[in-house]
Amino acid sequence: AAQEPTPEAIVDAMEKVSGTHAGKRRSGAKGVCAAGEFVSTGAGARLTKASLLQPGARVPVTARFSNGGGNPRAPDNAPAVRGMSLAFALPGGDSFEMVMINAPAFGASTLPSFMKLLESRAPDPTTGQPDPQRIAAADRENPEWAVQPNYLRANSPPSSYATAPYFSVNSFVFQNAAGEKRHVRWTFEPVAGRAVLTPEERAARGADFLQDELRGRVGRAPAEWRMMVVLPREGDPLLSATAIWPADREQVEVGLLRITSVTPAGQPGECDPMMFNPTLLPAGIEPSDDPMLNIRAPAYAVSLSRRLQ
Ligand code: HEM
Repeated sequence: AAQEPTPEAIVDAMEKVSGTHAGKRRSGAKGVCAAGEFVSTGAGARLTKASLLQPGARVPVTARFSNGGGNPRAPDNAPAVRGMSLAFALPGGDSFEMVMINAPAFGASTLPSFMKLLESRAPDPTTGQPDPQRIAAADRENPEWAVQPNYLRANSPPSSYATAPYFSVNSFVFQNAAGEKRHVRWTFEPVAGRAVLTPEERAARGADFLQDELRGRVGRAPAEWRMMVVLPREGDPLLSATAIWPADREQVEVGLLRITSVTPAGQPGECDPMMFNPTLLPAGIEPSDDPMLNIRAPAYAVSLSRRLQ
């Protein structure tokens, strides 16, 4: 079997694309910390015994909103990835973290494919710039890479972190009290509605507005999302991070996220030194066998150790 790339090799490849920026995450480098709470509807209890989704659960949350990639100055007015990470302060030593993006697909579905994607985007050593011809040739050989950028071009950039939906992308396995297991994904739907910038707004609002917009918005009222658990139908791909499930799949509204504070500009945030781990899961939820899910925590740990050095 072909050698799978190591987490170190993957983070090396990410650094070649974006450079290294002291103290910054190797992806989601530009971001802001926030906090709030999650209130369960109780409707998730038939799907999982996870304490967060039982009736009456009300749990404090540490959050981070970010822009995809390793560039700490990534422009807010371009149709690219936005992220929302959540760490739930569950009672009793239980843990649950979520690391989501505003697209239902990732850039690639296997590690070798993701490595090739990163390598094709690295600057050419002679010009210092990415090579458009090399990128176009690699794109032609890897049609799955088009799924995420096509989605983002059609559905972004959001006019606010609070008007973007956020997707688990990877599937997870829920287990309920009766022992029944099923694969699910989840989506956080903005209560404010999905809203994107018009071409005029993209020019007018510039490259750096999302963090202040969120501060102003949350200063007036909490920013809210409904957490929807999405159930697949027979035959839906469960282990591919580039396979978007059809929009008509059954959704169960399991809770409400309310963001009530955002770290002021220029101040260090509680989430800055944290690592959000998408496979830190509570009893009642397990990772699926999606290879793109299971490489994430090891790669995030490499990034964490490099940025804290
Ligand atoms: C091969 C798969 C992936 C690799 C190697 C990877 C790699 C990374 C790395 C190295 C970081 C920086 C972590 C840190 O320093 O704390 C990161 C952050 C992040 N990743 Fe991934 N990632 C992968 C897949 C995904 C997927 C599928 C999603 C979407 C659901 C995602 C969303 C994010 C977000 C939102 C952040 C920012 C986290 C934060 O706010 O702290 N990643 N990723």
